[in-house]
Amino acid sequence: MSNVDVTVVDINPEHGTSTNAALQYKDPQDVPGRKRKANLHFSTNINKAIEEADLIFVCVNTPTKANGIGKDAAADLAFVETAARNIAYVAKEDKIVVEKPTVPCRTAQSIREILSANANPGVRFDVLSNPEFLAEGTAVRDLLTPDRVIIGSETTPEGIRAATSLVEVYSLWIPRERIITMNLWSSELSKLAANALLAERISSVNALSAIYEVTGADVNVVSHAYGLDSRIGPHMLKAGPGFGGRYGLTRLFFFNSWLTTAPGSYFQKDIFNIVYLSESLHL
Ligand SMILES: NC(=O)c1ccc[n+]([C@@H]2O[C@H](COP(=O)([O-])OP(=O)(O)OC[C@H]3O[C@@H](n4cnc5c(N)ncnc54)[C@H](O)[C@@H]3O)[C@@H](O)[C@H]2O)c1
Ligand SMILES: O=c1ccn([C@@H]2O[C@H](COP(=O)(O)OP(=O)(O)O[C@H]3O[C@H](CO)[C@@H](O)[C@H](O)[C@H]3O)[C@@H](O)[C@H]2O)c(=O)[nH]1
Repeated sequence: MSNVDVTVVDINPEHGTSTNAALQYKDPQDVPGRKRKANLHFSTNINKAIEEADLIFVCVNTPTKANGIGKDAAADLAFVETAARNIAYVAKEDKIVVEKPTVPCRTAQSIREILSANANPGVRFDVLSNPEFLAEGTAVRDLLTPDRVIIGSETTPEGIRAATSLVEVYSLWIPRERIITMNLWSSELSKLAANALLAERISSVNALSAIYEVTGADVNVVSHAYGLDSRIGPHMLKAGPGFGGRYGLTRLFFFNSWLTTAPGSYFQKDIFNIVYLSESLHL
């Protein structure tokens, strides 16, 4: 990545960038065998970073809405919208804006509308979707060797050119065949859909574990046995208290407030998100 300069900025100086995150990445224990390179910077000067960047990754939080329409279910996009407005006000040259948070389908379109409505004269924005699939317990490994990187763009020549720029960045450390391009909405949905399928899987394992308890079968032995089936695979097969029940996905979808996940996990919020999307579409 020596030919790419990365500046991490955050609105909240206490929240990571200039202090905690910098220290984290300096610590060789967090990133084994690695040291923070000279091309990685941390700052709270957001406007300067916007002015200087060619590609801007918006990585802000998207919590579950606490009020209003979609309370306790939909994603709150206020932070995404504020970040987009700020980019539009500050940028004096064309930029590629990369939507990184987990968001409902068609959020990229809203970002594009906010950028265009607030843009300085003559400035053009391309918006890409690039959802993050890392799990917190394996964050660095997932960053370095992801199963796949998804990049969604508009299918116009400009959109494809913007996607190519981001592909080039990821290609610096990820094999090209693991970088998949598609349209914006497919990309946004690929994130929520993956979480829905993973949740359904754990939910099913939990449902099966209820049978094991009654019959005396060993849940670990049985899950190892079916995890060896190449169509199933070994991951996300541990029974756990967070997911529920014998009704599997149906229960998960229709009684979603019952779903809980481990502290710190965004899984629950993402499942609420897709449940809300599905209900909004009257499906
Ligand atoms: N953490 C994960 O494991 C994970 C995995 C996959 C996807 N995601 C998604 O990524 C997104 C971010 O997650 P996170 O864990 O990094 O959240 P986080 O809350 O830890 O960090 C978000 C940061 O954005 C900052 N911020 C908010 N508005 C800003 C603005 N206008 N300008 C600059 N900075 C601003 C906040 O101060 C905060 O430090 C969420 O949508 C989440 O669902 C997270
Ligand atoms: O076999 C398993 C695996 C996980 N869990 C539970 O499932 C939840 C999610 O766990 P995990 O996937 O390990 O961690 P997260 O950091 O929540 O990551 C999930 O959520 C992220 C945010 O959307 C996605 O980016 C990741 O791909 C997705 O794995 C937690 O409550 C776990 O306790 C189980 O019960 N059994």
